[in-house]
Amino acid sequence: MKIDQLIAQIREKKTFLCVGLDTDLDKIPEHLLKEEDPIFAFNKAIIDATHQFCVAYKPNIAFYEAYGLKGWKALERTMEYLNTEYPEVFTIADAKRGDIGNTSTRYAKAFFETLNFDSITIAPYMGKDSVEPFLAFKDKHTILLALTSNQGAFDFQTKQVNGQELYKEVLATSKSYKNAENLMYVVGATKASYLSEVRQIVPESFLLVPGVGAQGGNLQEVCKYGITKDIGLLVNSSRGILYASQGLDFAKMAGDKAKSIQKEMEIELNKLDV
Ligand SMILES: O=c1ccn([C@@H]2O[C@H](COP(=O)(O)O)[C@@H](O)[C@H]2O)c(=O)[nH]1
Repeated sequence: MKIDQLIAQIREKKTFLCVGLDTDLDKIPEHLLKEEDPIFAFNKAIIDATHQFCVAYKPNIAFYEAYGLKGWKALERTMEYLNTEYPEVFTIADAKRGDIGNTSTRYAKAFFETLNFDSITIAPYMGKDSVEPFLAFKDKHTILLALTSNQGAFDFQTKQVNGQELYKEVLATSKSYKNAENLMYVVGATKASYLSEVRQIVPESFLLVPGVGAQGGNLQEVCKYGITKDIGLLVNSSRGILYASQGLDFAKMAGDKAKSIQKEMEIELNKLDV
């Protein structure tokens, strides 16, 4: 998907919500466990109930790999469903990959071609030759981990390297990579106050912002420091939407939760006059 299509979708739906599909068989409603493919049945119901309030879905690959072949099949079915029924939505493989170039190319083929994701999250630790194979794919997006939402982010990401914090080095250096226009970055909602410094280095790039809801990040603060004239934000919520209810009404409650976040986002978008 082209960035312009993503921006147009945000403007039309008045939302920049990304729903995280972190589907956990220990948390989904019990009645779904009788289904032949409970993970897909849950995802389908969540997608149908939330699609009008979001612009992106982010399956976290760990939740599928954890169930082996069964999980991988459910991921494939989920992607086929999204691509067929809701082709306008942006899809993110939260896979946090990155390896020597030859291997990164295979990861890129797996997620961009075989599974047809629009984007993938990548760890920048192995550097330029581990990231550029992903950037070579036209209209596909590589979302580099910059400043993550967890406490451990302070172990390395905020340490000084070349006179600046490591996350700033990641942002600044990656701008020189070949096809850098295909880059986006992860910045956690729990680090919202850092967003003004992030914006000094990448003023226009899209940021994937996880950590609102269950991790305590604040949407208004994220917007205050991170929003751009073309929005530039995809704010993710996973557990807060998926498990709003574990009863028979789970899909309706997930839809209601997504709708209430969309309403808050609409207020922020109105401030931009888009
Ligand atoms: O810095 C990061 C990077 C990725 N994540 C992922 O986002 C979701 C957040 O889930 P919630 O339930 O809304 O907390 C999850 O898949 C994480 O692995 C992140 O949280 N922080």
